[in-house]
Amino acid sequence: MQTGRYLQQRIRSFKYAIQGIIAFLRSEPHARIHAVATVLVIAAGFYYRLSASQWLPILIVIGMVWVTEMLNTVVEKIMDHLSPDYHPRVKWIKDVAAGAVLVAALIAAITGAVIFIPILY
Ligand SMILES: Nc1ncnc2c1ncn2[C@@H]1O[C@H](COP(=O)(O)OP(=O)(O)OP(=O)(O)O)[C@@H](O)[C@H]1O
Repeated sequence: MQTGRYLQQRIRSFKYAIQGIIAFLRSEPHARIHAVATVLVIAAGFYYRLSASQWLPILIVIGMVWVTEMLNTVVEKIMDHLSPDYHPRVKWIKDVAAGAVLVAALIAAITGAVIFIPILY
């Protein structure tokens, strides 16, 4: 009985998380760009028959970019809600959150180059 309730709650939490991903994809143009880039990279991975040791870094950096972009969007929304007016501290918070996305994107680009450039040339 208790286990059934626990499982029901976990399924509900999972449903909310899926709703969050859908909301992110619907409301953020950046998210759709990431989705297209992700599909292209995964398609290229299958096309060039990447090995498991090549897939792993690619999947990790794709995940890093999605997670940082989603959390950056959350930070922006929280700050816009709590402090809609200009404030230097809000600037700092938003800039650092955006910086995290940039770090992830740069690492992803380098990882992609290290794996795909030798295959292409
Ligand atoms: N309330 C604010 N106070 C101070 N600076 C802000 C404020 N809002 C935005 N900024 C500055 O503008 C930059 C862009 O903020 P914004 O919230 O528009 O994000 P964005 O990167 O344009 O995101 P999106 O394109 O997803 O809306 C921030 O990194 C910050 O430097």
